[in-house]
Amino acid sequence: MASAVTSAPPPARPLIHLDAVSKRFALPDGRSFEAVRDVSLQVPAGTIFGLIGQSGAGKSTLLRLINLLERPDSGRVVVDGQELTAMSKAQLRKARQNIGMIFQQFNLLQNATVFENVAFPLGLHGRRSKAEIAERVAECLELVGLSDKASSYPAQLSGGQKQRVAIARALAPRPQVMLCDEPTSALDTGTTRSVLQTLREINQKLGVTIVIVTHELAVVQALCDRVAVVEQGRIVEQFAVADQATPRLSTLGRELLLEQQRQHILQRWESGQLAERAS
Ligand SMILES: Nc1ncnc2c1ncn2[C@@H]1O[C@H](COP(=O)(O)OP(=O)(O)OP(=O)(O)O)[C@@H](O)[C@H]1O
Repeated sequence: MASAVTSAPPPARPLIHLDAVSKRFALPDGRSFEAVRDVSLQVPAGTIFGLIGQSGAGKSTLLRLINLLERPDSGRVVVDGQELTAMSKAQLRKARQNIGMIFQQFNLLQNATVFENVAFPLGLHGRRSKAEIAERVAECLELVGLSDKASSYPAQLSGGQKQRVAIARALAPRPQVMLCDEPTSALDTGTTRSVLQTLREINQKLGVTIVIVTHELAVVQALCDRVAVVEQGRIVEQFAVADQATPRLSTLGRELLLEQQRQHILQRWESGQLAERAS
C-alpha cells in the first residue's frame, strides 16, 4: 500500500503578539504588585488559545492587556500587525473593533432589548444605516440561535442565553479576535457545553481567533487547541492540548493530562459498553 504523503502544515501567522509585557498595580498601602511579569506570547491566527492558572495568577490581567483594557507598563502589544501600544486613543478605538470580548457576568445593558444590546457596538462606530445595523444584528442573533429573542430584555433570559447575546454583541463588528474571560463559570454543565459549542462554531465557520481564560480544565479539553499555564504573572509552559506525549512541566499541565486520560478511558469504556449491548 502506498504510504500517505505527509507534510506539516505551514505554521499559522501569529495574529496576537505580546512582546515582554509587564503590568503593575498600585495597592492601597502605597506598595505595588506586579500582576504580569515580562510575558511574551504569540497566538496563531485561527486557534482557540486557553490561559489557565490558579486564582490570582494574572490570567485576566494578561487577557485584558491584549485589547489594552489594561495598558502595560512596558512591552508591546501587536494585533493583526498593528501595534496597539503605539496608538493614539482614536486609533485604538478603531483597532478595538477587531477585538470582541465577553465576560463571566455577561455585562449586558439591562434596560435595553437583546436587539439593542447587539446593535450597541455598531451604533458606536462608523456610519451604518439603520437597515444595515438591523441586518447585521439579525445575522448575529441567528449565529447564536437567538433570532426569536430580539425583543426580550436580559432579565427574561437564562444565563446561557445571556452569554449568547454577549457573544452576538462581540461578533457584531466582525472582529478577528474574541477574548473570553471565564465565559462559562456562571453556567451549569449543560449550558456550558452549548456555549462552548457556539464558540467552536464561531472559530470554525468565521475563523475568529479565540483567547479564553478559564479555571475549568474540562473547558480547556473541550475547546482549546493550545494552552498557556500562568503562575505568578509568568507563563510557565505552553502546549498543544492534543499533544499528550510531551512531558508537562506544571502541576496544572499534569492535572489536565490526567483529566484527558481519564476522559479517554471513560469514552473507550462507554463505546465498549455500547458495542456489547449491540451484539
Ligand atoms: N485593578 C487592580 N488593582 C490592584 N490589584 C489588582 C487589580 N487587578 C488585579 N489585581 C491583582 O493582580 C493579581 C492578578 O489578578 P487577575 O485577576 O489577573 O488574576 P486571575 O488569574 O485572573 O485570577 P482569578 O482566576 O481569581 O480571576 C491578583 O493578585 C489581583 O488581586
